[in-house]
Amino acid sequence: MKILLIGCGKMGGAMLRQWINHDGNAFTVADPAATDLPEGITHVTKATSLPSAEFDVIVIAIKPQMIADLLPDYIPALKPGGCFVSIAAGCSIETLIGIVGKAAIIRVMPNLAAMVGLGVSGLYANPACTKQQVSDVTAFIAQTGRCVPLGSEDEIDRLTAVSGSGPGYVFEIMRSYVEAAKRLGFDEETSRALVFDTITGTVETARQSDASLEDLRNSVTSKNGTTQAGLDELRRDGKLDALLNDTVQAAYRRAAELK
Ligand SMILES: NC(=O)C1=CN([C@@H]2O[C@H](COP(=O)(O)OP(=O)(O)OC[C@H]3O[C@@H](n4cnc5c(N)ncnc54)[C@H](OP(=O)(O)O)[C@@H]3O)[C@@H](O)[C@H]2O)C=CC1
Ligand SMILES: O=C(O)[C@@H]1CCC=N1
Repeated sequence: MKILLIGCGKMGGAMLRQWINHDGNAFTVADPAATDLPEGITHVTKATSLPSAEFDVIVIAIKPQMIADLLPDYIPALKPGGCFVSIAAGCSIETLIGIVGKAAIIRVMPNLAAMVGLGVSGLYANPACTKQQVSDVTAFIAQTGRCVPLGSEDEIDRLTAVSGSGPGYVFEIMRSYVEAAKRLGFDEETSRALVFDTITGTVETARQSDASLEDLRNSVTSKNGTTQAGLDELRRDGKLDALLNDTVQAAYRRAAELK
């Protein structure tokens, strides 16, 4: 497929890093200031430099607030029968149709781990998409990690709140955990190694186990032991569940506001 990526910032750039490792697609990036693009990528700084009716897929990877202003200039670049793929948070298919007219549109919500091929994306296609388009785009997105088909746009917004924004929550928890290790006297490098390896190992243990997360937690927790002492603090006042619940609910509400 011939693919146009509008916006090659943090998320578009992360996905492109994986896409270029796979054969079969040719990429053009439209971004006024993109630098250090991988070899073999065509780069334009403005829509008027693009040929008409050239691309099978146009990936919209600019900020949601810029879409209404910028996208109209790119419409002629889409081949007849091509489709738009938007990774923008919130911005609904109805809003996109208001900008581009009736079209095949697929909303995808990736996350930053796409950069290392371990992303998770939700995908929702509007009824104007053909089965072939859905299957081609699903395979294309799966080059960056897991791709979960969704049955409604609301599910895209809910998935955004869990896995789209998720790396932000996890990085913040990791940052705080590393700071706590440093306060116990470990240097930065050792603290990062201890925390990163603990998290990686714990995730892999859970993945490879049939046990529930509660049982796995209990298997670390000796009665009156060190883990029990730590968990008593972590769950002090029963606030942890409420805190994480409030976190994903706030992100979901924001997705609705960005529609
Ligand atoms: N970051 C993330 O983890 C995720 C982001 N998303 C979605 O991805 C989209 C992009 O977000 P993110 O990558 O974080 O943001 P960035 O700001 O990093 O990327 C946007 C890119 O668009 C460029 N740009 C600005 N103006 C234009 C223009 N006129 N034409 C083409 N490109 C332009 C920006 O350039 P410059 O920097 O020079 O302004 C930048 O490189 C958003 O819609 C967001 O909702 C979805 C899932 C996860
Ligand atoms: O924060 C945002 O709005 C984007 C969408 C998901 C992750 N980053």
